[in-house]
Amino acid sequence: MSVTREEVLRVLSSIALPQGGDPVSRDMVRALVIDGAEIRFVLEVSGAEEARALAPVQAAAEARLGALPGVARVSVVMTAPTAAKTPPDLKIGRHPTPQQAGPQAVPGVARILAVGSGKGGVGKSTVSSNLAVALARQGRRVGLLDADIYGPSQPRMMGVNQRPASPDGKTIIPLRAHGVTMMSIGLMLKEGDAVVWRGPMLMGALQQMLGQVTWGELDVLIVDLPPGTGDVQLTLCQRYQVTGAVVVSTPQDVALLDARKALKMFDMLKTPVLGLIENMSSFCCPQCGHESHIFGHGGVRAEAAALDLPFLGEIPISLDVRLAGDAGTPVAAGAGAVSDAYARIAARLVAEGVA
Ligand SMILES: Nc1ncnc2c1ncn2[C@@H]1O[C@H](COP(=O)(O)OP(=O)(O)OP(=O)(O)O)[C@@H](O)[C@H]1O
Repeated sequence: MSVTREEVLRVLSSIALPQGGDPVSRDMVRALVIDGAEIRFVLEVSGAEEARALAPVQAAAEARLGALPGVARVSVVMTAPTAAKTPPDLKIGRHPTPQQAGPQAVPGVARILAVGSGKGGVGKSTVSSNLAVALARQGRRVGLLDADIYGPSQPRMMGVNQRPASPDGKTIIPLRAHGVTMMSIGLMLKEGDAVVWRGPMLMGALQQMLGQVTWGELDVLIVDLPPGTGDVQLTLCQRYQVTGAVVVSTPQDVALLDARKALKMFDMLKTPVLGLIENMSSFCCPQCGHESHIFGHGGVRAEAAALDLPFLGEIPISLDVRLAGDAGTPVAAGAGAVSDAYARIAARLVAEGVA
């Protein structure tokens, strides 16, 4: 059995750096690959001087990892990030620039689709990543922006964790995962930073994500919003040409009550609501096949009908959805009932010309 990522990181955490800390706590380990009996990774250093000083650390990493059972080869490469040559002006959360006349388009991006919810935990981020992957599988050029500043979860859900590069210190090169071009504010922040942010800083960060990231030509950019009705939602919908919003809710009354607030906000901002999705709709027991409705069922469909809004579909509660999200490969990247449900929603959005 091959060694696990956790074991490798544990060993690397036990190696002290001359300047204090260890390679993991100082976030120097990049591109870790465990390929059978081989371990490969990059140690990111600031330049040639630090590389020389860390030669004993490299040797210790190779020796200690090489001694683990089942490991035949360890390859550690030291690199300095390109961005270090030109210190990037990427202070995230700076003050926003004054508004241009009217909402702007993002260059190269044909459509912006906002995914919102009235409250946290209903699966908005899960729906965003799966929808992005489902659209990419249908041949669309898709971007995913994680604008959920208070709980950025797309890096985990899409399985990326490296800090995006900025070769010229001005633009940010987004990452790619599962056929989707992605960027998360979380990848640019120190943990815990965002919680103290207020309006102008949030607006500045969002502007940077939309304006400085080299998104390339996209058919659609999906924006995973923070839950609720705050500054990020206002900035996005007032300053940018948003094609429409999709609102995610669970069928519970209390979630629906909050979803109504989100719908009202989009209405006030004149952002068309493209439809509602019921997440955690039903649970089908994998053992006996019995279907139960843990949070109720059909509430979102009924709400959509009452408000005369499209109902886009329901996604069941499934352990696979959670495990796939935690493992960094959204369930829509594979096969099965949930993947099919996302494919149907994606096909509908494409057919309607909004994705
Ligand atoms: N259909 C589903 N079946 C099982 N688990 C799910 C489903 N949808 C989401 N989850 C799980 O529920 C948790 C919350 O989901 P997610 O982070 O997507 O919610 P959220 O609405 O974006 O929350 P927040 O905005 O607070 O981050 C995650 O652990 C996710 O894996």
